[in-house]
Amino acid sequence: MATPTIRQIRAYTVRGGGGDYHDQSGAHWIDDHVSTPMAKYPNYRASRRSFGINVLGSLVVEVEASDGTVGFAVTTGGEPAAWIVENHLARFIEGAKVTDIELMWDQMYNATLYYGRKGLVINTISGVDLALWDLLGKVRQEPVFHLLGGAVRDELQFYATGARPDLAKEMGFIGGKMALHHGPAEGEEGLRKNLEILTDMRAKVGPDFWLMQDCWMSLDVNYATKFATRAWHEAGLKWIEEALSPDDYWGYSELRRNLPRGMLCTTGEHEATRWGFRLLLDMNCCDIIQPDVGWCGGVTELIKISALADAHGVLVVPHGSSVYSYHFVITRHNSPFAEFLMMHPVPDQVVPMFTPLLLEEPVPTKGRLKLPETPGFGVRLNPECKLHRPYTH
Ligand SMILES: C[C@H](O)[C@H](O)[C@@H](O)[C@@H](O)C(=O)O
Ligand SMILES: [Mg+2]
Repeated sequence: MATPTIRQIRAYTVRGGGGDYHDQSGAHWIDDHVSTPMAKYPNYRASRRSFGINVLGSLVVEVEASDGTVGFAVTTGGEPAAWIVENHLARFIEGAKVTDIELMWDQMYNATLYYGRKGLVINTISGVDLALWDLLGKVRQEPVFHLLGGAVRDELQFYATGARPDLAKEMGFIGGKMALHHGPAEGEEGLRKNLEILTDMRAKVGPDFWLMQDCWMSLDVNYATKFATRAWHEAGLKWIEEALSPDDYWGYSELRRNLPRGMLCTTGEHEATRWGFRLLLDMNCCDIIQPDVGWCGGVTELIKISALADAHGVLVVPHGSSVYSYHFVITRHNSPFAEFLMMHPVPDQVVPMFTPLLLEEPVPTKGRLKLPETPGFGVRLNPECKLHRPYTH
């Protein structure tokens, strides 16, 4: 039987959670005075939405094959990403065989090299790539993790990102990662508050539960070194995450040398492509890389990134990204656990990471998850979420 070709690609936008999980309304732990590079400006210190962390919204990409099968995927990108899909990338997708994913990726990447390479354009290419893997899985009637070589363990295990690692421990997660609240602009008082929060949480979770701190690009080497050293000795901090700008490879290399022996330096969620991650690896920036499969280039690129990291003895624990991360992590020896973002406004209950956009989105029970063997990524779009197609071609 002839291999189906792609009849049409369509790009939609949708607001409110989903792929752009920072796009929340009302009170939410994920936007509660989190330290950011904008915190040096008092007007933008209390809320990340105030400086536009959620301006993009979600991108939904649909690819329809000649046999009627439809694959789709979700990432962060909104209207500008939809424009790129409809006005630029579509020409490399429509008419191609559903199996020619490497070819389509290479053409999308090289055709956008003059204005892409990282950020929104690679988010967009990632969204198309994930939709193509979903389509191929549906055409072949296999879950994506089977197409990637199959599971190397029975189930996934997760650490939880949220404001309550103590609740995460009770729910069975293997660790808890909190957002840092105070950056260098808040001086010694802010540093003291950061450490108080951490030592209080250590007292609640006991000596062995993993505690991590996400700094969301907001620190400098000196502050990160001071904070991490005290957090290691006073609260047993397991890792300090994304302390510096994603472009400060030199700073990460220095910070990692500064950290107490045994403490981990992690980063990568805002890095993209094998070349970006090669820089992090070759410059000894971190012990764990955390690519977001919806932002780094998709599954096709994450395969390459992961192999590079494996050769360097560096773990790959993808940032968030729901099923798109789970189907990859379950197939890789150097991805021993995954992240679960607690997306309920008060992190005392488990809700799907991309809620409310995906139906059948699996969630961990007692911090663990056996991936269903449903074709593709195994999820459906929630028909109650109104999609908007701002551009056509
Ligand atoms: C919790 C962090 O501040 C970010 O909101 C989160 O998206 C990311 O950095 C993470 O590692 O989950
Ligand atoms: Mg992070």
